[in-house]
Amino acid sequence: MAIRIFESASNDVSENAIISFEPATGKELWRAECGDVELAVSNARQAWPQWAATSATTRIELMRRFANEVRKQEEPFAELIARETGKPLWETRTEVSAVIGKVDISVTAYAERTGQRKLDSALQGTAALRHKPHGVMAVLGPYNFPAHLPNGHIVPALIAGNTVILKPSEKTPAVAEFLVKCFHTAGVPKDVLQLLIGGPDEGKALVAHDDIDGVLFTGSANAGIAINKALAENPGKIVALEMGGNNPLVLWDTPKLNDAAALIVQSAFTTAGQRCTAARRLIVKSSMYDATIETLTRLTERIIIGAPFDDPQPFMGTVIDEHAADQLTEAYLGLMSDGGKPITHMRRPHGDLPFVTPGIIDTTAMTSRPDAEIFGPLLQVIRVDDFDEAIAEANNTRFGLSASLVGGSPKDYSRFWANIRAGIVNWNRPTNGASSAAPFGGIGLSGNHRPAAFYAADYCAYPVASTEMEQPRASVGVGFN
Ligand SMILES: NC(=O)C1=CN([C@@H]2O[C@H](COP(=O)(O)OP(=O)(O)OC[C@H]3O[C@@H](n4cnc5c(N)ncnc54)[C@H](O)[C@@H]3O)[C@@H](O)[C@H]2O)C=CC1
Ligand SMILES: O=C(O)CCC(=O)N[C@@H](CCC(=O)O)C(=O)O
Repeated sequence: MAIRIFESASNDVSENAIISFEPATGKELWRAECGDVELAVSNARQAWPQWAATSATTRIELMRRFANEVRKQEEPFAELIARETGKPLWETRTEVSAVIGKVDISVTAYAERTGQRKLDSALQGTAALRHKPHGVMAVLGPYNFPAHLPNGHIVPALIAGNTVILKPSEKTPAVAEFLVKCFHTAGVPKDVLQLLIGGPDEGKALVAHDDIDGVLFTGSANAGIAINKALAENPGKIVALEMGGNNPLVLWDTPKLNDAAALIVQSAFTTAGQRCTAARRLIVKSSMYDATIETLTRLTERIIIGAPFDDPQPFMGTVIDEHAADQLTEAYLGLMSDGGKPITHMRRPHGDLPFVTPGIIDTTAMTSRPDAEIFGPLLQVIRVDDFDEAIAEANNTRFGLSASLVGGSPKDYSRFWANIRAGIVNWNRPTNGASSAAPFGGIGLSGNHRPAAFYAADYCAYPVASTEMEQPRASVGVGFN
């Protein structure tokens, strides 16, 4: 968690500092001044021609060295992510593995998605397809995966020959600093990848800067929409928006209720529900309702919630900060006062720290349910009578990131797949835990049709079509005296 200091709290804190605190202890972890947007953009612009002219082989080699650097520091990196986010260590270790894995996947994607093609013809010359980098890219990151998600933009952008300014979440600046240092230690020049500390104001200034060629954003729909608006008159800037979800999980006929409940818990409560792909709505067949709720409640009550380094390790840690915890409990109480029936109460077991227990609430009877992303461990349950109603309910959202069918027949799944509006559609698998080797993005309020992960290569370079001959040769042979 982090706060911005607007007034000097003590002599050594300036007006424009970002201070990061460990959510699980409340202790200060890190502090720094906000960065200089003008300076960062000017450095990135100057560094770009040389970086773009560096061979792709060299750029890829530097990415491999970066992966090795992270490998060497796997444990301290995972520990820092755990301290700054409140996520359990077992989970932050998987985040560091994803950072390392991103390099090989991005190298393959660069070749597959933006590779070169040539078609030779004696008469027409060569028709060539090549790709060029855009220039200076701003990467704006979220707090829930403070290393893996910005890295998922940084690596493909650098491979393609762009320079990058990372403006991380103001809530997780220490992790961003560690990540950027790994690139620099690996040999990536300082101005080719820069860290710009700051909050939304620095993000806005960066987005609006004339010398930025692209914005690669991961975060909330509200901020993504603000970025889209800010760039409405700049169609030339490439913008990739990876935003949130209000993701449905439909539970249909299955004899394997224990497995189904485990998939629901994994989907809704991993990372304390702070995943864009987390299941927010469980849509369940009426005839299965009682047994499902009993099994799900039993499993949810067994979830261990604790600090990142606890032994045994907890299933989930804190949410990011007190403000987020307050918003979650307010959202839960709001649903209750609007007619939701609590199944498992959301509680704050340590009032002064942002631990939140998973809440499950039946919102079937509510006449209008808020179509908002409630970014934490809160699951709404909606009971339906038939499969068409289940699909309609699943699609009853402006978002469209991920959706899962648990149970059902192959025929049910093919109906589900065909009718559901989402970028990730799974069967008997959780809504979250998407693969970096596949495209990752959604429709509606979840994104702007620029999926990340394997398809990030697409927005990091633009295609250039050429027809080429070594000597001029006229092609118009008729119509002259
Ligand atoms: N689709 C995806 O790939 C993912 C989406 N998310 C979404 O991210 C959100 C959680 O992360 P948060 O850090 O709370 O998101 P956020 O939207 O508050 O902030 C994200 C970044 O944008 C910056 N920012 C905020 N307002 C801005 C503006 N108007 N102009 C420019 N920059 C601005 C912030 O400083 C931060 O660096 C959730 O909504 C979650 O669903 C998180 C992970 C993956
Ligand atoms: O970006 C990638 O490489 C793959 C997508 C990914 O890691 N998704 C994760 C986390 C994203 C989130 O939900 O915040 C997931 O689907 O769980």
